[in-house]
Amino acid sequence: MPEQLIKICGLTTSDTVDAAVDAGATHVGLVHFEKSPRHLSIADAAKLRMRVPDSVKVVLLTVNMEPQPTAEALQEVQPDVLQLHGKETPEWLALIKSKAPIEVWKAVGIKDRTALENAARFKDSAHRLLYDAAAGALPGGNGLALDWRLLVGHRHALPWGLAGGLGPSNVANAIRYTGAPLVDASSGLESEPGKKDIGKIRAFCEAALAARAEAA
Ligand SMILES: O=C(O)c1ccccc1NCC(=O)[C@H](O)[C@H](O)COP(=O)(O)O
Repeated sequence: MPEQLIKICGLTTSDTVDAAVDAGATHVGLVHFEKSPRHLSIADAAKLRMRVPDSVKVVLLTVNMEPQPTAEALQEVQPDVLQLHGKETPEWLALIKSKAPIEVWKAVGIKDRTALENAARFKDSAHRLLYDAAAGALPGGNGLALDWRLLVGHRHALPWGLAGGLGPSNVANAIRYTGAPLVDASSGLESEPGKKDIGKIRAFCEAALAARAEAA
């Protein structure tokens, strides 16, 4: 049984980064998108990145960012993964993949089966697909769930992860129902927009790990 991958997204402080690492997160997400309540400057993202041990991967998240600032951000933050959460095309991803020695993930809003099938267009340009609810007020981080039934029996073109509206109380069901190899949560782990709650981070990781152990 493969390891359960857990991404805690939208971390903005050193104590919550440390809590995610201690709780068993495999990935920590740093959001660089000015409209987000979880936005970090590139300099602040680089500082938080330094706290993360090699055993945990750092995911830098951007939205429709131009190639030159993207290259500069990668240089400064040195993430393990770049997660693209906007309208980036397969060609855009392929360019980044050819230039940077990192994983490239594409977040895709899934509102129906067609959207899920269309995600396969990133087959040669992304390393992983992150299925999220369709964009709401923000491109992501809205606390909205997608229809998990769409994922059952789907032949995924790439390694994948499930995001959207996950929290301590539903992550175990999400893993049991969809078999998601990676689960990702942000707003469901907050006490208010942009403020992560350490107790919720711990409870989320515990529930995800227990669900995977039960399936083994
Ligand atoms: O978190 C944000 O503020 C954000 C803003 C713009 C684009 C993406 C964003 N978050 C991306 C993530 O990976 C979230 O974890 C994912 O969308 C799930 O969010 P939530 O439904 O709040 O758990």
